[in-house]
Amino acid sequence: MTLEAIDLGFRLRGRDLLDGVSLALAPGEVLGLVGPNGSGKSTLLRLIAGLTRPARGCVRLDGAPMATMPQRQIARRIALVAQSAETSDRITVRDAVALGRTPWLDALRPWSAEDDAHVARALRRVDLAHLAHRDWSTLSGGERQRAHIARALAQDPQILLLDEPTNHLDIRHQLSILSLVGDLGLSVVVALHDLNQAMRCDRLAVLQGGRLQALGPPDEILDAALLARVFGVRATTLIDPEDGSRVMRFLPF
Ligand SMILES: Nc1ncnc2c1ncn2[C@@H]1O[C@H](COP(=O)(O)OP(=O)(O)OP(=O)(O)O)[C@@H](O)[C@H]1O
Repeated sequence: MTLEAIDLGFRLRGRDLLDGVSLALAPGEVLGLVGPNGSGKSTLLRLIAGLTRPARGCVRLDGAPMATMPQRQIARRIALVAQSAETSDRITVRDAVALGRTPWLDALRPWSAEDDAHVARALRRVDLAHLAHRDWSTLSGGERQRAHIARALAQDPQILLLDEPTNHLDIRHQLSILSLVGDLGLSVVVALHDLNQAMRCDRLAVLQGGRLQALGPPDEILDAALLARVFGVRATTLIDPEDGSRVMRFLPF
């Protein structure tokens, strides 16, 4: 499945939150979205999830304009894990993850063993199977974050949108979620603040003030000049002696 954002613009209270953003997501690609606070990353994710209508431009899924698609059809293809995703507290973890199956259910297609299998697999993938029967309200912040990702995986999308998915996670779970994201074989757009983690993406889109500043392979675009201009930091690069990979270190000017 391909996703294209064409000249997207979004205004709120007379202010451009996004302006002229165009990008295309290839099947199986992991595209990282980076930019300072308030640069428009969450706004862009909501537009390409079909949750907010752009003021200008359009989003196309496999060439078809998303604006003409019923929400349910979009939800079968695209799942979003928002930054401040909320879930009612009076629900078990398993039932919260099962909500991800909603776009696939109707009177002619009631809950089945196939749905159970999707939910169980999603819980295993985020290392939460042991908490399936716990009350949501008892989860830690990081466990909730992983459960939100499980719900998105249970949705069985072709495109997964993640808004800062490593927030709240301890370092081991940060690494396991990032590896999972890379191994899913899905097209992924992931907003990240950790630029060293972002280096693992296939490509990066850099936003500043609602405009796309750069788009391309991380090695090619995250250079000292861009980091100074967009993030206002001085960056130096170290080479990890263990595997020769590039590690960035950031200093104030
Ligand atoms: N409902 C709203 N009303 C007013 N301004 C808004 C609203 N939603 C977003 N904004 C503004 O739009 C801009 C972009 O916000 P957005 O959440 O998309 O940025 P972001 O890059 O995801 O930021 P962060 O890294 O801090 O999560 C910000 O300046 C924000 O204050």
